[in-house]
Amino acid sequence: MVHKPDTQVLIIGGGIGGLLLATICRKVNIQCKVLERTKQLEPVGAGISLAPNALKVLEQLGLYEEIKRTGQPLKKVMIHRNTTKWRELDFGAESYYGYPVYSIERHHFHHMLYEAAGGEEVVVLDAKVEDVIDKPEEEYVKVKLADGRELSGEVVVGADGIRSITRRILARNAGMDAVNTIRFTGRVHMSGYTAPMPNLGPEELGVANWLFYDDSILTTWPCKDNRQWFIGVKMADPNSVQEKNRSVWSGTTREMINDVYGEKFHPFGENGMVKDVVNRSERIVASNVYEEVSFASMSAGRVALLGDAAHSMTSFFGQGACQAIEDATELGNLLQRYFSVPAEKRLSNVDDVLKEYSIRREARAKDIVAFSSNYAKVHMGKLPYGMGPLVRKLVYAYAPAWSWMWYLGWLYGYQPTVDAVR
Ligand SMILES: Cc1cc2nc3c(=O)[nH]c(=O)nc-3n(C[C@H](O)[C@H](O)[C@H](O)COP(=O)(O)OP(=O)(O)OC[C@H]3O[C@@H](n4cnc5c(N)ncnc54)[C@H](O)[C@@H]3O)c2cc1C
Repeated sequence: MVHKPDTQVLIIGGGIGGLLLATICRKVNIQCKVLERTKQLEPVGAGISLAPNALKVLEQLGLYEEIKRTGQPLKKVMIHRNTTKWRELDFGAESYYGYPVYSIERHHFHHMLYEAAGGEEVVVLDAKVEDVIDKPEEEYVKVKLADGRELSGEVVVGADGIRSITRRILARNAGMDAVNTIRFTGRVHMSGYTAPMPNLGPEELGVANWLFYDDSILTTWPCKDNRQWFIGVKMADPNSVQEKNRSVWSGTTREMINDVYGEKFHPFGENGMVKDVVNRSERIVASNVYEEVSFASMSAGRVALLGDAAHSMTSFFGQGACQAIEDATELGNLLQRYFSVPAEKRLSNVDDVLKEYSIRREARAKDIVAFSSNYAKVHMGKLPYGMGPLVRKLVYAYAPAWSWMWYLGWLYGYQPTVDAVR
């Protein structure tokens, strides 16, 4: 009797990375299912910025027109130290890398990906994965759900985010302590997305603000119709039991954010204050900032990890989702090559394909996690020997715009695409 798996690729997690991989599978005729634990699609967060390294594949997959229609390209960054304006930095990535950085409302982007992935035909909601069983003697990998259901696939991809169960299972199987490989960075951040700001005009469209206060930082990103997406970061108070427990921002409200930032300067506030921006927000969320400290391999046997499940990073340079998109693209290419050959003619087994994926992705992921961590220290002005404020001033106030664009070549210049889609 010939046994068949439920699908070729089982993806755990319907976040940005999982949905993008499902979109690619659909385009290249690989059967897949996405198992998402939530009952409804519930993207966490307010906005998201998509950089040139992710936009090329999104264009190839037919999603760029909608991003352009509903997002806002970044043109310029105004940088302030408290109320003192350091400069206006031209951020013309498009002329260097073919694409600007686009800010877009996160829910909208997530829903675009859901539809592109095949919607309810592909994404199984209310499907919380509890175990992944990959025994070499068994023909397929099995996934067990919390409600007792069991599904099988030729490949399983853990795209289940920062607290990935897949990563913990792989660690357990490798005999490692199944501890988290992520660390709380000691920083907490909150984020919100505003309605259009009526006091802003065409001059402010596409203008971001990076504000360095004495005890915290705030960035605001320009979105469609002069909406602002804001992210504030402050160090957790080392004396606060609540913050040590890292739950201080749960259930965040506008008032809580205004307690920290409300009276501080913001050039886009009607009265020059952050609270003028926060009070126009439609959605507020908050979370603690984590980063990867010890890297598990991005694959083991017939199971691969992707996105935050493989390499969580700070949000400071807006690359977490972009890296999940890069991962999905590279993994999609390798899976397409593997599945396009009839089973009896395949020369490699799927373990080797996933190993190749890990080799291709791990070095870049580590570089970007390190970059993101170091950039966070410069941005917060927290470097060893008290050098933070000086280095921050040199980088932000004096480094010419071309040097920023030149430096970012290693990040933005790498733009993977799906080989089989032309
Ligand atoms: C404030 C903030 C701002 C950011 N800004 C940017 C930015 O501008 N640009 C950028 O590129 N990145 C940004 N990031 C990072 C980005 O949000 C993440 O890196 C990205 O969402 C990771 O995508 P993912 O698909 O790997 O994981 P996630 O988006 O976390 O998705 C994981 C999915 O898996 C599901 N899941 C988890 N466990 C299970 C289970 N057991 N069974 C089934 N399903 C499960 C979850 O419900 C979730 O839907 C930001 C992050 C934060 C916090």
